[in-house]
Amino acid sequence: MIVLRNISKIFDQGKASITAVDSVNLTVEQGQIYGIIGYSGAGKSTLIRLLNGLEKPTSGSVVINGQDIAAARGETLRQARLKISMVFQHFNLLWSRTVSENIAFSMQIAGAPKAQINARVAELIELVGLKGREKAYPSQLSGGQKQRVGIARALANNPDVLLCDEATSALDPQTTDQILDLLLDINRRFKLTIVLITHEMHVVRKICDRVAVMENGKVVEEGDVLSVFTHPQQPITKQFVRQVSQYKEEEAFNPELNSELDGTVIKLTFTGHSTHQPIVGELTLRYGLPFNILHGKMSQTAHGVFGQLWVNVKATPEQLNNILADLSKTDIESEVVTHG
Ligand SMILES: Nc1ncnc2c1ncn2[C@@H]1O[C@H](COP(=O)(O)OP(=O)(O)OP(=O)(O)O)[C@@H](O)[C@H]1O
Repeated sequence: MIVLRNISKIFDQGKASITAVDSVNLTVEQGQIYGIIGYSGAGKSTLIRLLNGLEKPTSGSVVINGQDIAAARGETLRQARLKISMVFQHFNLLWSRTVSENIAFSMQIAGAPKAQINARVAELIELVGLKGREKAYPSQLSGGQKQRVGIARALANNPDVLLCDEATSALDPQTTDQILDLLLDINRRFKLTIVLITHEMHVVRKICDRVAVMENGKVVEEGDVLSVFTHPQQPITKQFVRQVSQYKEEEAFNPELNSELDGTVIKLTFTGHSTHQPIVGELTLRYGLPFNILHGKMSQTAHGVFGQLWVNVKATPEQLNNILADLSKTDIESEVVTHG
């Protein structure tokens, strides 16, 4: 578990000072994927450097698995940092070393025996899907393959925490998704705690359990990913959510373009677990009425799907009341858009 208590970092620049991180409180549970999102200059890199002890906070404490990283010095800090690994945006590989040698490097530094290193490197190469590329040099690899090496290297010493600093920002969308799938697989398989910083809501939507939104050094909003996506509070969070989900006004169903439709148009809003219910099928069977799907968009998160669906049904006023009453008993929000 990671607990940040009232963490601030102020950089002194002569007469001026910059508050890069401002009174941040965060808790990351063991095994979670925790996203920290913000625009450039929000303080994300500083925060992640405070997590691995590369920066000391001006005030506050950073406790990882019971150990105060901010207070640790010398050998204690070195030992603690072996259990906190990092994956970088630009991979930071050693260009004169092969894939295997890059992965082995941190184990060699830690003084692990050769046989143990060889076995672990083989295991990690298999895990990250680089079998057959052991002897390749970084210059011979694609961006996605380089990041696979970066991830394998970060896992070599069996860390407790994996920090990802914009790990997919240098990759194309398809490769980004493959790397995110790999991180999710590693997290779920080994219950490894992952903290990632990003400026892309797609990354948060796809793999994070919780998210903190940073602006001007502060965490302005925090919560589980589905809640933040479905009910964003702050303007900046709404901007991020709009990047990947929810309809832009012009994309929503426009009843005026379908004025010839008979019956009632109902907008259904799904959040997470409600999407496991075959609600449209159930209502069709219960009332013997066909529901016509007009328009919809669903987005997947690590904790379920959310989105909106517009359906059309020709029902009597009594049937419609019953349908709306049935929907109100579920966690699907419903709204009558047009009455027929
Ligand atoms: N070593 C430093 N000395 C002085 N100011 C710094 C230092 N590191 C960061 N800052 C300042 O702190 C603020 C937060 O920077 P930080 O790099 O943490 O933000 P960020 O959200 O990671 O942005 P980016 O994605 O652009 O790196 C910025 O105003 C930056 O100029």
